[in-house]
Amino acid sequence: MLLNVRNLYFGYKPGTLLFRNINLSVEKGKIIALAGESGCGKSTLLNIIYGLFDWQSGEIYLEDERLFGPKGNIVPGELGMKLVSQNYDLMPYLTVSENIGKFISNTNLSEKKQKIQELLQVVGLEDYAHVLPKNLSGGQQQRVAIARALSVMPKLLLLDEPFSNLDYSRKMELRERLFNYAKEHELSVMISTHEIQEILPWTDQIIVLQEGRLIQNDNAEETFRNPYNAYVAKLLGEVNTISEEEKSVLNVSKNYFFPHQIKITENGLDAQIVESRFAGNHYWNKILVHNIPLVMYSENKLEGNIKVEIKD
Ligand SMILES: Nc1ncnc2c1ncn2[C@@H]1O[C@H](COP(=O)(O)OP(=O)(O)OP(=O)(O)O)[C@@H](O)[C@H]1O
Repeated sequence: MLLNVRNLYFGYKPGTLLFRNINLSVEKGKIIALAGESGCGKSTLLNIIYGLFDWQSGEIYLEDERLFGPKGNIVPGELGMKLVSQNYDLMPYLTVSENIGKFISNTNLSEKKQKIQELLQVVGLEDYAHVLPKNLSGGQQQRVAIARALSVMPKLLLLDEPFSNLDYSRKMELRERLFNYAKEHELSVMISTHEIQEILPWTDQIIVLQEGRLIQNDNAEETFRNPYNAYVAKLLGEVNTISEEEKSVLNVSKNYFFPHQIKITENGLDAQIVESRFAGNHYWNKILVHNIPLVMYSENKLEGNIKVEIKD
């Protein structure tokens, strides 16, 4: 096992705990998503693992070596890991290439040059090699920081919302190149995200934090098929949440289900279409079933009354 976190307790202030008994492990070469609503502690957990904060109790191991947080390191941060946080910490007087190459040894200069070129390609900044950070956008600076972290081939790369400053197409490009690079080089990546959907195809494991606890730790498919609760389901996309009473009216087993689980059938529940709007690759519909408002998707625009079944 590459990383092992056992019985971790942490609070910023004495007497208040942000984490209670967090246990998790990460295997070599895996891509792990760290999910949870804003403020649940994703950034904090990455910082603790990287060794920037002291924790109250519990143990953290990288391979078989026990880590001790800030008191265990002369220079902040664990050897063997790199953290790309939301402040990119670039050297202002060094160009993009020099920033990326900052931690690469000078013993073989042609190899170093080649490595920098490779990393510029991974993050799509070939045309900015000689530019200073002050002349880059936030998203470009973020990509330089990612390339610099990759340059040392860490055993574990910790990324805090790495795509937050990128537009959709750049995000898609970067995630593909970055995750393919990680897979090729067997790097382990732990990545905090608000938008789990966007990295879903690459994740081996999704860890969900809620109110200081780790509530789900499964692969992407299992998480999608069986979200632990409505909170997890909401992190995965748009979701219908219903009360206990509505559950029996609709004859479903859970308090939440996704819009795609509602299907039009010949002999189902009566539903009235309230709204039907074009939403790109589907129509987004607000329907009423026994007066319960639900969202369903359809291929075509809907109107009037239909019959539906909920496949939960
Ligand atoms: N230095 C600090 N001192 C005290 N409290 C803090 C500190 N940093 C964060 N917190 C609090 O700890 C909690 C977790 O914050 P954190 O930034 O780890 O959450 P997050 O899940 O990464 O949030 P987001 O998704 O919005 O980035 C929040 O309630 C935050 O206000």
